[in-house]
Amino acid sequence: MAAPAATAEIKEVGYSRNGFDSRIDTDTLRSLYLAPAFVKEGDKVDNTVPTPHKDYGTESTYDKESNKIQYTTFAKFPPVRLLPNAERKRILVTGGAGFVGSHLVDRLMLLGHEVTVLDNFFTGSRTTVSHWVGHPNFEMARHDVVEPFMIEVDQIYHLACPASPPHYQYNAVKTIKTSFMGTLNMLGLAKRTKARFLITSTSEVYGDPEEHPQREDYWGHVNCIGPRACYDEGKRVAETLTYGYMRQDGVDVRVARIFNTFGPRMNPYDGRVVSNFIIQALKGEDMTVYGDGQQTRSFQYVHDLIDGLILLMNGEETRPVNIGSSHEFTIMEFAEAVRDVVEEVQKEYGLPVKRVGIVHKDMPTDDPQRRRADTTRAKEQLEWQPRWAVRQGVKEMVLYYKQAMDLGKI
Ligand SMILES: O=c1ccn([C@@H]2O[C@H](COP(=O)(O)OP(=O)(O)O[C@H]3OC[C@@H](O)[C@H](O)[C@H]3O)[C@@H](O)[C@H]2O)c(=O)[nH]1
Repeated sequence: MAAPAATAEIKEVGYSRNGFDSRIDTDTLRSLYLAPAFVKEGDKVDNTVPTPHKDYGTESTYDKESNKIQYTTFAKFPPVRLLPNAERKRILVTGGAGFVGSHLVDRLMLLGHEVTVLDNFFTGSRTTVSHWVGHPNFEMARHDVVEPFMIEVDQIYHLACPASPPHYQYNAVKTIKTSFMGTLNMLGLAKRTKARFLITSTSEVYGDPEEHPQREDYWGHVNCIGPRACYDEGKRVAETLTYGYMRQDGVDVRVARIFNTFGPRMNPYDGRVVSNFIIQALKGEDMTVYGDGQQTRSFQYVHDLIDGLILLMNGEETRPVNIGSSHEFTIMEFAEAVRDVVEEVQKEYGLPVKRVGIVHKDMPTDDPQRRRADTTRAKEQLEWQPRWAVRQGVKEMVLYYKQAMDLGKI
């Protein structure tokens, strides 16, 4: 299936539902991860090497000759909504310096809440949220969730856990410990503070599914002794713990099952398919398709995911909810779609275009053959559905990596 054609420009993310208004204009968000040189205004395209954002956060200047990078910090922060005390929530985000976490933090900060980030920086990076460091509504602690953490909060978004297959398999025992102990500690905190608790579970709880597409009431097909089990079973037991605390202690819980997600700030060496393909294509290297590429996935852009998480947290649905796209690609089709977008960006920005090849590598053990989110529950209960076409999201991610390359960060 060909990549869907780009749809109309998306000017706003978020929703106003259940008394919680999470709407933000897309340009404001974009200014937190894309340099102005890559934000196209009408037909005007700036082909020069991008300058980092001049207003907020940390500016970095890279000198190719000396291979030195200089950081300058700014005391000016992105403007945030001024909320009355009664509406301003104290929100803890574990894994808040990670790929998904940092976008959630941006959104919650812009909306005017008080945000505390916990991260051990194993796979997260301080640079993803550095534009908030020093803001009166923002706090960040280097902390591993396998140890208890005491704080007074109203909401907990529990994201902390490596999510890319090579990363989570690198130290399998640590991954399952993070899922189990981390979730136990955060649920204990939710119980003590009476905070609402949201865990980001995963489509991997369905394993290599025998039912397609995957609905939330499908119990899954997981190899409990395979190399992916540390993550799959870790998240499954984390869900079990979550509902244990709900039934036994009355903790107010929300469970999001996240399907494949991509976007800016995904670590370029994360090892997942979208970052691998874009980096390979930008560098003019062959794209690596594992196996014959006939396995399928559905990919959602990170802003859609954040919309779903915020709606779930502030809605009434306590059952697990799939958050993902229902547009299914084979990996081979996806490789071709990414290659097209990279070439399109290269042409648009006057960069040399080189058509890269596609090479096949071994299929990882237990790699799920088919995966597509059934999002009926999210549509019905949260009134949520993805707004971003894959092509629009991939384009932003290409620009983000291109900018990082020009700045010597990749
Ligand atoms: O370079 C690559 C990388 C990956 N792939 C393939 O692309 C598909 C997607 O692989 P990814 O590593 O991106 O992600 P997976 O779908 O295997 O796992 C993901 O699932 C859902 C999330 O919760 C997790 O972030 C992650 O575990 C797989 O079939 C994989 O074999 C390639 O063909 N080439």
